[in-house]
Amino acid sequence: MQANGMQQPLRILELYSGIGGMRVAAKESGLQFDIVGSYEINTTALEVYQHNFPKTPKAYNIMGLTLDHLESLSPDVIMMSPPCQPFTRQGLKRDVEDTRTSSLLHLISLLEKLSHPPKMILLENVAGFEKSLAREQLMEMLRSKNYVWQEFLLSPTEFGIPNSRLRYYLLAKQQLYPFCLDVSNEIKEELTACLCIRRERDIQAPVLPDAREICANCGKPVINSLQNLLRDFHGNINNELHQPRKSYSDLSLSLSSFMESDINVEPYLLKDKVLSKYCMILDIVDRESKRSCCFTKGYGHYVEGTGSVIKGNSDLDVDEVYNKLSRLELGDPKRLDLLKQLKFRYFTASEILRLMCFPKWFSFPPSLTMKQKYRVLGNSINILVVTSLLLILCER
Ligand SMILES: C[S@@+](CC[C@H](N)C(=O)[O-])C[C@H]1O[C@@H](n2cnc3c(N)ncnc32)[C@H](O)[C@@H]1O
Repeated sequence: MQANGMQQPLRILELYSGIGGMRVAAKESGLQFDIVGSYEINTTALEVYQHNFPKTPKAYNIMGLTLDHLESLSPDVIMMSPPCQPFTRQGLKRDVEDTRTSSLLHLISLLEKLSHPPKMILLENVAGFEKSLAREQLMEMLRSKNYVWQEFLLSPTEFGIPNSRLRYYLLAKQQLYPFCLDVSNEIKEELTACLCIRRERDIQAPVLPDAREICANCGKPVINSLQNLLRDFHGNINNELHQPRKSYSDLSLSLSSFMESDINVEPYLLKDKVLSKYCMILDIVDRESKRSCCFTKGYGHYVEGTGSVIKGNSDLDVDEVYNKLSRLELGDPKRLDLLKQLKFRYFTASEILRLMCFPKWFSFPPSLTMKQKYRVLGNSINILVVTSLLLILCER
């Protein structure tokens, strides 16, 4: 029997599927599921999707989705990450006025009319979506169709992953299907399930069927499937982490666990022009850092706020070099020489995939350029966060 109490595989409809992050999360969750439909219009994203999941459908525009078709797909779960630009500062926060929101509004209007609405909905968007009119319309539909829901603002750092990616998440469930967590109107900024790593004997302890287990460490409900996922994930990265801990955010893995070894760094080194012009606004990390900035689709192309760069020369201290730099005139060519010694480079797409917790089997088609990989990755999701949320959604 599934965590959601159903015998049959979950019928998942994946909307705005991009490179398939939601499907990857479903696969990683260990739940039995069938993808009943997958909608995406971007050809590069589709190419990556089809590379990892062959024999999947071609491009579909959500604007073309009809009520009849949605009824016939009869999804148990809709997983979706609608376009986020209408809710960002760079996208001018045009919200429902932005044409990129039209397909979400169309979908909401279809859901309102469905005779059998999906049992569960998982939606991801940027932080800021929670203040939008689009979200209000979504809430209106959820109310009218008897959903209960919980909203979150979460970052992978909450799970001990050294990468910030603060995102809005909505978990909604038909009233008939109980939530395994207490839900409230407040947007939760931490996962309200136990993320502690427990000792082996604790993990094997039987869970009483009628009583939700409460963790002795943190006092939060224990979600068994989530425990296994997190233990596996961290165990894969570093076996020493099989220790009882207070919280995953305390684990703070260093970036070295996510870095590729033996790569040709040449294509990833920052160009002289970028170094000279933007050296003061780079977000610099090294292998031992326990953080990195969110990677956006402009990574490798634009500098400001698109993601961290890594210092390749471990013998040099960034502060010392920048001190020397500050004593030189702006036009002095020695500045560039100093900067070049630090060997700043971009993270590779494979490293970003790992930081976004994609499993090892996921890969890019060889035809994709570096820029295309960064673009589609910037649009995608953190797999560990979404897998955890999907398990919480489906567990009773
Ligand atoms: C935030 S991204 C979602 C990425 C996805 N979760 C992933 O893991 O890659 C939004 C995606 O929606 C797609 N999109 C935008 N409007 C669409 C529409 N009307 N129909 C189908 N896909 C659309 C975009 O091409 C983009 O890939």
